[in-house]
Amino acid sequence: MAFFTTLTSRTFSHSAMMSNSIKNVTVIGSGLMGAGIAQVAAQTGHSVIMVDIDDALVSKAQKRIQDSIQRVAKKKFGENEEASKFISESLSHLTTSTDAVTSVGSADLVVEAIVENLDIKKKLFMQLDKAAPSHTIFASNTSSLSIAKIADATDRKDRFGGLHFFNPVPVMKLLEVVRIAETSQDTYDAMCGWGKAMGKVTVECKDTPGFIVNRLLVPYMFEAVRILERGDASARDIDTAMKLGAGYPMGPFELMDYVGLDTGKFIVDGWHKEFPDESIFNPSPLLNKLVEEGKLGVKTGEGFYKYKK
Ligand SMILES: CCCCCCCC(=O)CC(=O)SCCNC(=O)CCNC(=O)[C@H](O)C(C)(C)COP(=O)(O)OP(=O)(O)OC[C@H]1O[C@@H](n2cnc3c(N)ncnc32)[C@H](O)[C@@H]1OP(=O)(O)O
Ligand SMILES: NC(=O)C1=CN([C@@H]2O[C@H](COP(=O)(O)OP(=O)(O)OC[C@H]3O[C@@H](n4cnc5c(N)ncnc54)[C@H](O)[C@@H]3O)[C@@H](O)[C@H]2O)C=CC1
Repeated sequence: MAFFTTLTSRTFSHSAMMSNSIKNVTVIGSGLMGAGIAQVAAQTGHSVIMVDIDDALVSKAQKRIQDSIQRVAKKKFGENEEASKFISESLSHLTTSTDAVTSVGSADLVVEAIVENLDIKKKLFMQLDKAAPSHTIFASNTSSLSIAKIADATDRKDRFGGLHFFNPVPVMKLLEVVRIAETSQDTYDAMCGWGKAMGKVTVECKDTPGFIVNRLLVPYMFEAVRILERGDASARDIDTAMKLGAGYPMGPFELMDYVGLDTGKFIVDGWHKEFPDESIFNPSPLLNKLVEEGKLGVKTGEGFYKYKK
């Protein structure tokens, strides 16, 4: 079945599930997060364009979305006709593109989920700022960077904020909504309204490093790496301990492999530069070695653990 279409013109179909002012959504980046955000936006009736830098990456994302949406449909409807209808309707709301600039022409909201690098994000938003309509809200899904610094690249700081989703997006219920000093109340309300229309529970957070979840989660993950580096316990035993002793669904090494070791390294390197006196953010020789070897976790088939491709 041809599940996806490439971008021609944006079609829009109303959905009873959608009661917010944001209808047309462009998601830039189709990796782990961008694909998940685009999927959920399409599932909730928004007209979505998902963008990446080349066709191969877009195709890979489409495959992940197909797998994921089938799991969502099965959970919602079992294996009856409703499930196929849900899948085909959701996917009919989703188009793809490899041209970020033209993809924002009719967007109400742009969600950026590209690599965790301030300069690259700023460069992208600078280009998009010229191409998007004046009403368009810009949001970054950054895990660790300052929203204000990213917004500096644009002339629309009142229409800029953070929308931080969690992986896997179709499953995780939380959305951190981050405002900067200039974010207008209308923008903030629209972001929260959209979060709810996406089926998420929103929490408000100031533009501080790591917002709420990552300010707690990243030091925890890095303490686990230090335990392993010192040889005090194995990765497997640390994971077992945190699952059975603290009730976490995944241990810290399983979770690092799941989110991507490259993303983990980008975060910690950035914070080490910004807060050199906080030893918890010192570089980890083990993490650096794995990333250098291209062992980025589940997405490359190996990280702290090996995975079947
Ligand atoms: C070094 C520092 C790095 C820091 C990086 C920062 C990253 C960030 O900025 C913020 C983040 O996202 S942090 C990560 C947050 N995510 C987590 O903590 C996930 C923890 N794991 C889990 O919840 C479950 O193992 C999980 C839900 C993943 C899987 O659950 P199970 O192990 O029970 O496996 P399943 O039985 O396969 O799945 C359970 C239910 O979920 C459904 N499902 C799972 N994956 C799905 C997906 N991708 N798409 C759609 N549905 C999915 C699955 O169908 C199943 O549903 P039920 O049938 O109702 O059980
Ligand atoms: N991995 C995770 O669990 C989470 C990550 N985040 C954040 O989300 C963002 C994306 O992370 P992931 O999806 O994990 O990364 P990823 O590496 O899986 O995907 C990033 C995608 O962006 C694409 N890209 C890079 N530059 C681009 C550009 N100029 N235009 C269009 N596409 C471009 C890449 O080709 C790649 O496909 C990062 O800021 C990360 O910190 C936020 C929450 C959780």
